[in-house]
Amino acid sequence: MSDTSTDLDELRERIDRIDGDILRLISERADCAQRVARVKSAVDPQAVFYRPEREAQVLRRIMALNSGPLDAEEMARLFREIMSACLALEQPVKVAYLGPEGTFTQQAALKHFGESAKSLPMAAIDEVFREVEAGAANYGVVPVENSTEGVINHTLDSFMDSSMRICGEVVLRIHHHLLVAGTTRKDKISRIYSHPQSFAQCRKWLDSHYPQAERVPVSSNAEAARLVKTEWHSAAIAGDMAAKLYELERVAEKIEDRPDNSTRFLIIGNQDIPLSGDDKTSLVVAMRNQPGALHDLLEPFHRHQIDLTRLETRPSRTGVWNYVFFIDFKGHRDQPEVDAVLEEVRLRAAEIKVLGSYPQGVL
Ligand SMILES: O=C(O)C(=O)C[C@]1(C(=O)O)C=C[C@@H](O)C=C1
Repeated sequence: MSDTSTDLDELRERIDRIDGDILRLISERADCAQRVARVKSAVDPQAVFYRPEREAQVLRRIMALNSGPLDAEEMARLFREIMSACLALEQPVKVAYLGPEGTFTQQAALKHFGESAKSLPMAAIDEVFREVEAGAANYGVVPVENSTEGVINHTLDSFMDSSMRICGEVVLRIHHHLLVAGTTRKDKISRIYSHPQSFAQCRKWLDSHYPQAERVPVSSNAEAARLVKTEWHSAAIAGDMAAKLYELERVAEKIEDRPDNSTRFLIIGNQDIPLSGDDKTSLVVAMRNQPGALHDLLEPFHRHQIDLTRLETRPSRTGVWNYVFFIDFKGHRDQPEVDAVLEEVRLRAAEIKVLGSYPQGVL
């Protein structure tokens, strides 16, 4: 017994010493970040402080150096928060996201920018775009595709009308829970609220566990969570953030039909992002309405061995834009082979807009 407590005392002393060292090192790092800010401002009075390519490099390096016992992602999450705090010292960053508070998009914004960023909920995707365009927020976060349900058309359409560029991406594992308030009669659940996408992602589970309950679609999971607070016979399907925000209980956890259910979000802003070493590029291309148009568009990618990661078609909204294709591929527009492909596509297309080259999601 006394041996154990001596061990415990010794270990805690060691932890105190280590914490002192970590504290000193984090402060030293924060001091460096402040100096970086002064260098940036001296070079350019309009300097941008947030550098996604550098952040991606820092996180990738930490993950590669890490040898446990914490896993690489966990370690990177700690460094994400350190960098978030360092960036806030340089310039507090405002991030608009598809709200309300408690949505998966807010979770994605925090995962990407860390807790020191100020996140601003917006009522709709085009409002996120407008907020960043107007300069009221520095960056925006919008969902773009879900692994189960496919593309989010509102986001693609917003890019057609906007000058916003893509500065990054973040992929979030989506876990849905069945949530109730403390006062809910769990054996009497007759109504379930959620966003239509979430209903679709949990369809099989609902069919087998709550076949009789009325499914009421609402504008967001967070709104569903808010509604059940006052209804003793209702439940909501929503995620961790909404559960925490509205202090709801979990009747069942991870009820999504596919365990790998994930959503990809885009970070939008006004800046062009330099190479990070592992990048993606997104384009929107309009082709003339003629046979072989899609083949002509894709052929240069194939010939230059550039890896396409996504291809979506949207109906055009003007005469010129007969077919509109959204294309994501691996590579950065500053790489010569990518530049060559873009030149060839430019010659074949009616219109082309590079939405951005940006680091592939790290976390
Ligand atoms: O390297 C920079 O440019 C910094 O500003 C430092 C730092 C960091 O904390 O590492 C902080 C914010 C940037 O987004 C990228 C990195």
